[in-house]
Amino acid sequence: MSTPSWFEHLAVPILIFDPMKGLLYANQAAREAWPSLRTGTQWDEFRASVTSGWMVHLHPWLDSESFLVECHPDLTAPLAERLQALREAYEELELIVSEAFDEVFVTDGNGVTLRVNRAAERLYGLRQEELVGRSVYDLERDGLFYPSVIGLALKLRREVTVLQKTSDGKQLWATANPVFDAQGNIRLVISTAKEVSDAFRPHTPGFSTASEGSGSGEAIRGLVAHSQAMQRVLEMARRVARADLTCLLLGETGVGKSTLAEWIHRMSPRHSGPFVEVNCAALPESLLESELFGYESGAFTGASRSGKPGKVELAHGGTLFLDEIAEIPLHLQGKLLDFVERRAMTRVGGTTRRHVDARIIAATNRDVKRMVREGTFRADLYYRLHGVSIEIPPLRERKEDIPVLIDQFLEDMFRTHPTMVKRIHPQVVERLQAYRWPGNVRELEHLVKRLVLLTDGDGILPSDLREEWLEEDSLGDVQTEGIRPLDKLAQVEREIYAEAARRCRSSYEVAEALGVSQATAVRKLKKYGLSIWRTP
Ligand SMILES: Nc1ncnc2c1ncn2[C@@H]1O[C@H](COP(=O)(O)OP(=O)(O)OP(=O)(O)O)[C@@H](O)[C@H]1O
Repeated sequence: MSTPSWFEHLAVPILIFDPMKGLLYANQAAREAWPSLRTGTQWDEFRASVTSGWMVHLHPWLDSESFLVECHPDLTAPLAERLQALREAYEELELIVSEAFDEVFVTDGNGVTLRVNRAAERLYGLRQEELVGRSVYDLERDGLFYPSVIGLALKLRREVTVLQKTSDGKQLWATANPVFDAQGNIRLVISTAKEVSDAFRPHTPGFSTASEGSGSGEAIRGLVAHSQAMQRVLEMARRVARADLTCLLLGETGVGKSTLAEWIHRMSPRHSGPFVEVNCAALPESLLESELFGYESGAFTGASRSGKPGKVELAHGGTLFLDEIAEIPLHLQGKLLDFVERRAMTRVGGTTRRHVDARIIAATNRDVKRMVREGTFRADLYYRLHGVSIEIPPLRERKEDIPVLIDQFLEDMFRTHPTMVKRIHPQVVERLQAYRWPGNVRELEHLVKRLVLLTDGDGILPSDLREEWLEEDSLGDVQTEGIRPLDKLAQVEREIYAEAARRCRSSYEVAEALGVSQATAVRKLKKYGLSIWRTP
């Protein structure tokens, strides 16, 4: 039977093959699809040339051995290809997330963990299965981390960066980003985190930490010495530290004399011994002698039966730091000179001379030379202490240190108040560099704390800087002659405590907010006649 003529106009390719004679018939659609077809083309040859984009159906053709081939474009093929490409992209994404060095932690809009990567398993010491499905609030309560950066992002409905602590004391620099749906609901929160040691050490040239080279392994607060002036100070201090010399630190209030004294101790061969600090101005004359040299039993009414060693003895094997040495009364200066010269002393009320092996570092912000001339400070003691003296320049003479100090104080605040992450606007830094800083580094530290605590949002902007906080006053200009701007400093400090007292509900909260001990908070509130306003 001949092929029906309507085959010719069908939209799908139709072909008829004979197993022996090959192609008998191809309609127009087939000829257009495979222009190289000829009558007699063998079935095998045709099959090999049929592209993968066709679905081919075979039907018996009449009662002979010939067969009819009906071809349809394979519509599922592009879909399969796309699915395969999607699968590959997904696998690639999975791999990127799971192998990323930083932690990736994803939750839904209720804080329920959806996915974590291997870095998260490493940081928390738990497997994915133990984390997925759990709420970050529960994990926070269990102490796995604190605070929960995802919890904060959910609460604040914005990107949040905090310093997170893990249960084994690691510190993570964590950022969480909420992802919103079209209705404004939080669909996902994606958080990434990195260990602080890798991410947040300020690699500022000249920045050094006191543990550097000390071999003690005990990290103490960083001592910023970015400016050339401070580099020279540090170089001198390094030499003093190695040589075990008595040394006098000079400089205005708040320049960092105590900080440098501790640094010298940590850098010295005595670093594993005690560092004992005595503020000679903090005690009444009547108590200073026994505080310094201790007393024997029955030395005075109220003295303990067994006697008590003084700070000098407690410094045995380490460093004795005598702060505000100029305030030591004349009658004690002789006893101190005796100790400085012979490293031996007698307790109050005692007769036994005790040998004490301690390095002495003294500090003052007074013009001691003038005091020697005026007869209020013993010349022999002055020359003994002055053997090596290091003068720390005021902050206004080393403005390059200011941005680095600001960074350090912000970092300190992150550590104590992980939710208070603030960036500082460059114009604020410029303004702070232009100020004269009568209270030196301490005043800058207080100001940065105040800015962090009292500004909203995560940036400190020029408008946050109240001009009265940076008012130049005459003290700032004349203090080089040894006048201490204590009034100014006390005023700044009082303001800080007054603000804190207004905002907090207890002395405990004040202490928390200002990063000081509760005892200090209570003392300062009392000193400035402040009381807590808000009721708990
Ligand atoms: N170079 C520095 N790097 C980092 N912090 C510093 C530096 N110098 C001072 N500070 C900080 O400034 C504050 C005041 O410093 P410090 O107490 O050492 O000053 P001081 O000169 O001993 O003051 P005072 O004369 O009142 O005894 C401290 O909190 C200290 O940590």
